[in-house]
Amino acid sequence: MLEIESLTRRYGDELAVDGLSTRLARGELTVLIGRSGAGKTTLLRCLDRLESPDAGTISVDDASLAATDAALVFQSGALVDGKSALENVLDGALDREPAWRELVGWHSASEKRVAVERLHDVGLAGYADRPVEALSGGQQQRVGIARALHQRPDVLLADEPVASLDPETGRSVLAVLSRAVREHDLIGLVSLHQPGLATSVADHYLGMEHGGLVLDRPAADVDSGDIEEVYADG
Ligand SMILES: Nc1ncnc2c1ncn2[C@@H]1O[C@H](COP(=O)(O)OP(=O)(O)OP(=O)(O)O)[C@@H](O)[C@H]1O
Repeated sequence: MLEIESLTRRYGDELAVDGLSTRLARGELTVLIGRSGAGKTTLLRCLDRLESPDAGTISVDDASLAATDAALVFQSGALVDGKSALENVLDGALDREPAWRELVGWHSASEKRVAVERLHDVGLAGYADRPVEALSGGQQQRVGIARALHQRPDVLLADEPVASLDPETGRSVLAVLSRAVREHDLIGLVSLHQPGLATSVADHYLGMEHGGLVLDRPAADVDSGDIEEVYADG
């Protein structure tokens, strides 16, 4: 269980996240929606420890959230061109390995086997040696998911992971994310601008407005009117 209590992050006078509290269950994919500027990215960055909250607490299974508990999938994949899919997955976990390995970029055979398994998880086992720039946008996002999984997180975060993909590819990438959350029993949180793509994979919805939550409900209790309301002028 991920517990967020009274989380606040301000930029100058602006409250990007305003006293937000919620709980997210393991093995579930939560879809985070809200208009531009509502605070979605700031919330995800606080959860990934890229931002320090000004107030509030975040805990996983009753322990304070540590930097290695969460992994973030970025909008554009943020992969390293010139490196293979496997190397990109392996590099994702470098900061969890001894410093000398980070320096020389050396990975053990067992670490490589695990990384290949992560590529298998996202349907890319046959693409391990392919330079990432020679993969399609959807395949690159899958490598980004495999790389996040390779960090062995408790919390899998994704910020607009399908924004640059066509709807069908976007749906398939979201299906990969949702399967990974279930199979690895993770706490999944993904922000989306096109919530229609997520209807078949969302277990829960969070809707943000002005840094706070205006929707926090299981997907079974959410209809299209509830989603529209999150995007209505408020
Ligand atoms: N680094 C920053 N410095 C100053 N203000 C910021 C910074 N990052 C975000 N903000 C402000 O905080 C608010 C929330 O921004 P955030 O990026 O979290 O929203 P969002 O819901 O992710 O928007 P979008 O859907 O457009 O990505 C916005 O008003 C934004 O201008």
